[in-house]
Amino acid sequence: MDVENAVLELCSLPAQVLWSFVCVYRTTCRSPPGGGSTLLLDNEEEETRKYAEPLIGSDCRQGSTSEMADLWQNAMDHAVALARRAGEVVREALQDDRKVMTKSCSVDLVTQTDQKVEQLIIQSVKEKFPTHSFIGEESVAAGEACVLTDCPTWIVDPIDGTTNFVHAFPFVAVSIGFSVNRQMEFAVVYSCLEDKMYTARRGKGAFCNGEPLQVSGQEDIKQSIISTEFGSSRDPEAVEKIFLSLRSILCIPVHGVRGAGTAAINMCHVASGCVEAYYEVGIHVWDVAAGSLLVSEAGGVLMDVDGGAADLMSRRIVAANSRTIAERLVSEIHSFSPLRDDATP
Ligand SMILES: O=P(O)(O)OC(CO)CO
Ligand SMILES: [Mg+2]
Repeated sequence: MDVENAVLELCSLPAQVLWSFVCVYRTTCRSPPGGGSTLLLDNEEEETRKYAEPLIGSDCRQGSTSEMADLWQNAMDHAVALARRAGEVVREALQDDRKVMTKSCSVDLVTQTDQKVEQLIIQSVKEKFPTHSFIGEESVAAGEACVLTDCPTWIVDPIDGTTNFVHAFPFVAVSIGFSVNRQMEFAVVYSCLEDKMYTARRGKGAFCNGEPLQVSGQEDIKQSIISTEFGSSRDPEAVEKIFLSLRSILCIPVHGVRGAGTAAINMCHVASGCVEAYYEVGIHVWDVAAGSLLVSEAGGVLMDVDGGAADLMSRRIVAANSRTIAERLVSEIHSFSPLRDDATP
């Protein structure tokens, strides 16, 4: 049985039993220095000291203490290293001509760099964490399923802002979210042309280049900046709803409407506090998985565009600094429902 499955099984045990196991483990199963552990990932001693926190899954919170190991830190460290490497590939590719292809329509773009970066990330993760699952933008475009299960799952957008990348418009991100039990566990968004590494761990806060992030404290939407995108659908009904929403929000009036051209960076702007809220209909789970954790860990809220609970597969999102701003925004949005990411083909 692999490491994570062993832990998932442990998580289904009552807290008291689980805690007993941890106590027994701590006194009997420690690896010798430099030796491998049969239960915990590499660098367990160091990572446990640095980031001790509860085991995975909400059921596992009870009975856990700072002495329990943080099993996902190793994966997160790997994600950060991969995002940095991917960023180098993106920056190098900007020096050359970029061959542009299309996917669902003539404005839904993809390049060989998107595909190369996704392969780089997925191959490396498969070698290091062979039991983990993936949802990757270009893999799904190539026909793989887009289903979120309880398994540890890497949700990868190799280039968020492909249109920006094609035009060298300077906001391009590598976005890696990691979920366990369908709950985001860590997030890495690397804004590669700004060299900004955004990271978040569930329950541990959000950071940019190591500095803590905090959403804006502004609760008056008339004093706010809102970000959104027009998306790649040119369906007249969708375009009509997008413009109606934009008009309503602009005329509240808000201080301004912005859009970086990437959902991930738009959400990092909310987490950073320079934008009060971001909303969009038509995005995909790989665009917003990592950003959603960055926003919530920076103190923000996530919501559906109709005001219900956010659903990362629904292709609809509101990410705001506060419930007040999110609900005010919802009251102005003309919503529609694109085909879900996890819809059966
Ligand atoms: O550039 P991508 O990955 O297609 O994403 C777009 C939205 O789908 C910008 O967030
Ligand atoms: Mg994207």
